[in-house]
Amino acid sequence: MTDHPVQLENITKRYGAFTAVKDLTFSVAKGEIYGFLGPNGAGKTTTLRMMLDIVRPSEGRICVLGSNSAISVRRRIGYLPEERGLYRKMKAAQSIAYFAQLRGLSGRDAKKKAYALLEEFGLEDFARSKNEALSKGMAQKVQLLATIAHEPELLILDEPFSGLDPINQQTLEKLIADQRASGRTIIFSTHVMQHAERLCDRFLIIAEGEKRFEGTLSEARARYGQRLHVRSTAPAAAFEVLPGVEAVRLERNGGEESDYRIELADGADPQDFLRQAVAAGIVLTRFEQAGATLHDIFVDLAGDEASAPAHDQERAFARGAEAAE
Ligand SMILES: Nc1ncnc2c1ncn2[C@@H]1O[C@H](COP(=O)(O)OP(=O)(O)OP(=O)(O)O)[C@@H](O)[C@H]1O
Repeated sequence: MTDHPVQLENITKRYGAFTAVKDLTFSVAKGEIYGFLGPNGAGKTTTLRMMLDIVRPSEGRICVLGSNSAISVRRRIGYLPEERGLYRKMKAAQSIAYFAQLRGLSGRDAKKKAYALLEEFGLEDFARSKNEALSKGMAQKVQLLATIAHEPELLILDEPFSGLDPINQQTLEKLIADQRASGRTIIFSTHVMQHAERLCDRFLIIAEGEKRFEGTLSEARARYGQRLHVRSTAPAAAFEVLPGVEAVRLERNGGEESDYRIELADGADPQDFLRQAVAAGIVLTRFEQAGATLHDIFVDLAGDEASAPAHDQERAFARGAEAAE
C-alpha cells in the first residue's frame, strides 16, 4: 500500500438505471500530483466521493491509505469538496482551527497553525473577520487552508481552482507544488488544462464515466503527431506535398512571409520534414517543434463541446498571468 495511497479497482457507480462511473481502475503513487480531468458530468466528483467513502460504489474495490474506508483514516486526509462552505458567523482563523481540531490537532496547536497559515497566505488582516464578510475568493482560500492545516499526507481537491482569480490561481499552484515537495500526495480535479499541464506528474482523463487516458503528459503526447510552426515566403501548397505532412494551417498572413502550423503524421520525423523542405528549395525563417498541448489531447479524448469553456478559462488565465507579471 505505502507506495500507492489510493487504489481503485473496477469501480462502477450506478444511480438507478444510469451508470455514472464505469469499471474504473487506477492508482495514485505516493508523493505525486495526480490530475483528474474530464468534462462536466464525466464522473469526477462521484469518483472522488467514492474515494472518501461519502458515496458507496455499486461494484469494485477501493483502498485509501491502506484502509477499505477513508473514514477510518480521515485524519490523514485533507478534502476540499466541490461545494464550498464555511460557517458564516465563524471567524476565518477560528474556521481553520476548528477543522484542524476535528482532524486531531490540540486547540492550542490548531489556533497557532491557523494564524501561521493566514499570515503565510497574506490573509492575516482577515483572521478575525467573519466568513460572511470575506469575498468569495478569500473564503475559498480560507477553506483551502482549513483543508491543509492538519498537515494531511493525502490531499483530495475537487475543482480547487474554480472561483479564484488568476493571481490566486497561481498562489494555489504554488501551494500544491509545495505540498508535493513536502512529500504529500495530491489528487485534484480541474477543467483548466493549463494547471494540469504545469502541475501533474500523471493524470487521468475521464468522459462519460469511463477512463480515456491515464499517464504522463509525454506519454499522452507520444500518441499524437508533432506540430511545427514555420515562417516562409512559400505558399501552403508547397508544404502540403511534402512527405509526412498531414495538414497545413495558415496562422498569420504577413504579406511577404506567412506563419504556418504544420501537423505531421504519427511517427513522422520533424528533421525529415526540414530536410525535405530545404531540398524542395523552400526557405524557412522560423522552424519550431511543438508537441500537442494537453488541451488538444483533452478535446480529442473527451470530446469537443465539453472543453470549449475550458479554452475560454485558459485564455482568461493566460491574460491574467500576463497582467500579473
Ligand atoms: N446522487 C445522484 N443521483 C443521480 N445521478 C447523479 C448523482 N450524482 C451524480 N449523478 C450523475 O452522475 C454523473 C456524474 O456526475 P459528477 O458530479 O460525478 O460529474 P463531474 O465530472 O464531477 O462533473 P462537474 O465537472 O460538472 O462537476 C452526472 O450525469 C450526474 O448527473
